[in-house]
Amino acid sequence: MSGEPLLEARGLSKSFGALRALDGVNLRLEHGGALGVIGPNGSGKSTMFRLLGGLMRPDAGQAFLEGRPIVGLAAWRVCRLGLALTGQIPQPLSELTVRENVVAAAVFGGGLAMGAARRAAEEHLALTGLAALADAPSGRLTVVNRRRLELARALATRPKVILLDENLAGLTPVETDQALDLLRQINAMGVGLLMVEHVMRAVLGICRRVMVLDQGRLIAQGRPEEVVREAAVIEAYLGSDVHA
Ligand SMILES: Nc1ncnc2c1ncn2[C@@H]1O[C@H](COP(=O)(O)OP(=O)(O)OP(=O)(O)O)[C@@H](O)[C@H]1O
Repeated sequence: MSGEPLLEARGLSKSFGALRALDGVNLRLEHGGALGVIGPNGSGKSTMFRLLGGLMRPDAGQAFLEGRPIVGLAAWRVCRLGLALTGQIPQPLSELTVRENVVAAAVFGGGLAMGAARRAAEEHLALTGLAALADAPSGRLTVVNRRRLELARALATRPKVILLDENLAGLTPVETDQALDLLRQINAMGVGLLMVEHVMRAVLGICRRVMVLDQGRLIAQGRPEEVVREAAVIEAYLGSDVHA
């Protein structure tokens, strides 16, 4: 393992016309870490993920995966280097089965040959609780199983870090608890997690550090239980459901 952080960004900025969606944001995630990204609607969270995942180019700033510059690389190349973006790695191919989707992610995202991809897929299906649904068409999955499939597909790309964009949205409390257990397990396997999440219980339950964006700016960062008490954060969230 190198001495570099797992993922680092410096001065990431992106405007859409006159709107500064992201304004000079820095980020640092250590190997095996779990970093939460919170902020009101429209604060730039998804934009930051898209920039990191190679889906958009920043106007300014740099990003590094284990010290390697990733800005300007195509999304598939960033994925091959070890950064998986859930929800953004090509959407599940609904006409394929659950298993075929995971195998495809292992081949195209993980660079595995077919035999190895099949073996890896079985492991990831078991880990995510999808083994019994392996032959089901993925287009007919319930929300929770769709989320599990996103994780299985991300894992199949052999990631060093997974960027989770609201992976827990719309789940019941029981499903959320199960998903949190799974994410903790994945994190304990050494995979770093960077998660945008509105469900604060999830952020507090997994992330040892959290960063807060507001109108494209990083307004606070630190331990989650401390950050949510900071005045600027409460102000940014006034009228919002930060304590839900
Ligand atoms: N492709 C785009 N073209 C124009 N404006 C955009 C584009 N993408 C995002 N924006 C704007 O940039 C700002 C930041 O959006 P972004 O989706 O990053 O916020 P967010 O924090 O992820 O919000 P949410 O919590 O609602 O998902 C918003 O004002 C949004 O309308």
